[in-house]
Amino acid sequence: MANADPSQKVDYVFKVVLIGDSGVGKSQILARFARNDFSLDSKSTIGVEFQTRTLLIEHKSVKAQIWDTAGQERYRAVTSAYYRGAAGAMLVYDVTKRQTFNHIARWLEELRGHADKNIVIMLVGNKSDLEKQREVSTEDATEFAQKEGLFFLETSALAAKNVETAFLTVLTEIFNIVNKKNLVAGENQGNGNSNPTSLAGKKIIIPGPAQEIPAKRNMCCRS
Ligand SMILES: Nc1nc2c(ncn2[C@@H]2O[C@H](COP(=O)(O)OP(=O)(O)OP(=O)(O)O)[C@@H](O)[C@H]2O)c(=O)[nH]1
Repeated sequence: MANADPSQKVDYVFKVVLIGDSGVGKSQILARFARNDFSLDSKSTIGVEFQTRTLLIEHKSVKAQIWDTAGQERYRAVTSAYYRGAAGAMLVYDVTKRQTFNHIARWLEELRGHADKNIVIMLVGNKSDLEKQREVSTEDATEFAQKEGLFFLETSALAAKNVETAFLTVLTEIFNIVNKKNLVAGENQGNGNSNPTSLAGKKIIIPGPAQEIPAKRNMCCRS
């Protein structure tokens, strides 16, 4: 996937949240995507953090702002703030731990309870490199994803497999949704139904530079 020229203006900022049980690999998926990095002795996330990467989608510069939080209940930050403004979500389980897949329905419920109804959701089965320890079949997960209307991919943050594709799929889908809305808004302007503010209230579109993260916050971030 092409990274954008850092000197180019940012056309869009899309917030994507990572959720799933503790230890499934959320932080390492983020590290792989944002820095092409991986660590085997990854510490549990405490609170919330985000990282960004700016890439080109159809000649537009899209800043992906990926949020990561603790899977462990006691370390979790305020739920509604985490989901606010999210245009995409990665629902992660570990293919070697059945329980983490069984919990996906609960994570989905939380997501649907707090996030924008148009949020783009990708089910991610991580640690696909550990084939011998697999406890969740690709078929089971595919069936679940189809039933719930989710995208689905198996990834390995360790082997750098499908991580890019997973993010690119979600970001491109968001991009297409936003562009379609822009198109409709543009058409309306021409036929007397002008409503220039119609996009402003939509959580799914976060126009580029206008969206700044407040300086005072209880989170760590790397941009
Ligand atoms: N074999 C393998 N190990 C992985 C992979 N991704 C992550 N891990 C390991 O799994 C462990 C947990 O990874 P984390 O990224 O910290 O998990 P997390 O979901 O962020 O955990 P919390 O912050 O507690 O919610 C670490 O030891 C990682 O190195 C992978 O794709 N393959």
